[in-house]
Amino acid sequence: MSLTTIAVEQLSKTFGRTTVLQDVDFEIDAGDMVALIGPSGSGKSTLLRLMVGLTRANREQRSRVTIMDRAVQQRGKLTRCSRAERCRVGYIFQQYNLVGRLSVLTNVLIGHLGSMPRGRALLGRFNRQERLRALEALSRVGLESLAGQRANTLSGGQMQRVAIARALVQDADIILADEPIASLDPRSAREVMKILQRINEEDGRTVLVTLHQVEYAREFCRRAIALKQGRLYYDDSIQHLTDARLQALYDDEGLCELFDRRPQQPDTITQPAAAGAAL
Ligand SMILES: Nc1ncnc2c1ncn2[C@@H]1O[C@H](COP(=O)(O)OP(=O)(O)OP(=O)(O)O)[C@@H](O)[C@H]1O
Repeated sequence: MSLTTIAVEQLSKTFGRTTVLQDVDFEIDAGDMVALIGPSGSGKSTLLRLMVGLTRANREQRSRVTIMDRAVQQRGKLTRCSRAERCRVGYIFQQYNLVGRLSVLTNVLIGHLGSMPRGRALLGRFNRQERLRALEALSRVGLESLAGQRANTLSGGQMQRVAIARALVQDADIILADEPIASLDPRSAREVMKILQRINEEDGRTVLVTLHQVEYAREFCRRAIALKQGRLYYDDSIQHLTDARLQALYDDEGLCELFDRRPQQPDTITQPAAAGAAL
């Protein structure tokens, strides 16, 4: 297996007449923890959906998404992935996507469905080993004591931790988390980010997380990828993401000033002319 675990090449997406992503290109190495940031509407969620094949990109010759050496889509067409291949990517949603009337444990067990024999999966018959793994995952997110409780009685932070436990049971090598802390209070948000960081550091799972709060990106991620108006605007170490660059990312006036007064740095700020021209 190559070191690159996610490769996005020349990805563009147009809805009707609106282009929401344009020529986005980046690679993520196995085991990295990356924040995907950018103003509201810059295309972060659309990009994640393209990466897991929930949406098709524009049909352009060199457009491709590869996850763990396997193309998910190319030239705007989805490729056929086996159930096992789909299980290698865990997707965590802002709104948790739990089944509220089922117990916490059953929600976590659902993570096994993709790798179980179809017959057992259809009947929802989980064996002892699968139950033990689900309990172990719940213990890693600190919720084993709530295993029997209905999911819709949990707080938002607890629900998100159950969603992470479900991805752990799925044994996903890559976790894509779409604004997992957007609906949470600061304490719960920090807990969820710490859990994501732990599974990245302890298990070596690759994590790509979209965030609105840049301070969490700075605290928990090693690298940032930023989108602005659908274009890749920044892709580098989180340490080089200065306040001036952040201001430029979120504030149009700042962007003009940055490009007027400073020499361009093509290694870290990509496509500055295009981003500037879009103002
Ligand atoms: N299915 C769709 N049909 C039409 N337009 C869409 C669709 N999905 C997304 N868009 C548009 O694409 C743009 C980017 O949306 P997206 O949700 O990817 O941005 P985002 O950066 O994740 O925003 P936020 O941070 O507010 O969640 C928005 O203008 C949105 O309205």
